[in-house]
Amino acid sequence: MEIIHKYFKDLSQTQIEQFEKLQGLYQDWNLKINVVSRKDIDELYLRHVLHSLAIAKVVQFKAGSKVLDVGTGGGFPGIPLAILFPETQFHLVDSIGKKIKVVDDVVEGLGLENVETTNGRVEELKDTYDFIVSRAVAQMETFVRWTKGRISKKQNHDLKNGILYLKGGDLSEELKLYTSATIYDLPDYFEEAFYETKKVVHLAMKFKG
Ligand SMILES: C[S@@+](CC[C@H](N)C(=O)[O-])C[C@H]1O[C@@H](n2cnc3c(N)ncnc32)[C@H](O)[C@@H]1O
Repeated sequence: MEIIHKYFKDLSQTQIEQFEKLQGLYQDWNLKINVVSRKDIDELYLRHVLHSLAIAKVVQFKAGSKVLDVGTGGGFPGIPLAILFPETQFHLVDSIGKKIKVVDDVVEGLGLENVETTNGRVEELKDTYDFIVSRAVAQMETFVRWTKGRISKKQNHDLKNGILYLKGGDLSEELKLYTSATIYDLPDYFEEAFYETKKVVHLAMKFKG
């Protein structure tokens, strides 16, 4: 938990308590189903919570804005972001029902009122969002196809509406079609070795006509 304080200094008491509660909630769930890998549960704050919050180093979601987390799994990056931005509406989607059950339980345990969940595939959604966030779900080309039409045309942030994807490693092949993508290197924000090759990829949506 100290690692969250190290990089996010202005947390409210409620936010601190919510972040602290995550460890116990995920530990309990991990005894029943493997939501976070066994190795990672000991490093939940470094590998999952802070990693999710890297998106907050790229954009500060505004009050009233809407964010979709595609393939949220156990709730990453959606849950840590929902704690950090309590005035933003988060929609967390996963095609596996038991993962959404975990997310619902964590949301309830934290008393988060800005999170909605759906058990289903992102391709079935109809709503639109300021940003779509994700980690470890699909290659960019597939992801862009799945989320087509889900980005709102109304611009509320300085950063253009679009996809904010947590990725790692060499992305030159995967992103070669997306020459306008902006890559934010996480070692610019976090000094821990875990972040050495990690990035946030921002892909702004272009609209025709
Ligand atoms: C490797 S997990 C990543 C979970 C989480 N984002 C994380 O980083 O911890 C990928 C998740 O994406 C979900 N998923 C894959 N394709 C999907 C789709 N088309 N719509 C919704 N969820 C999807 C899977 O069910 C799985 O839970």
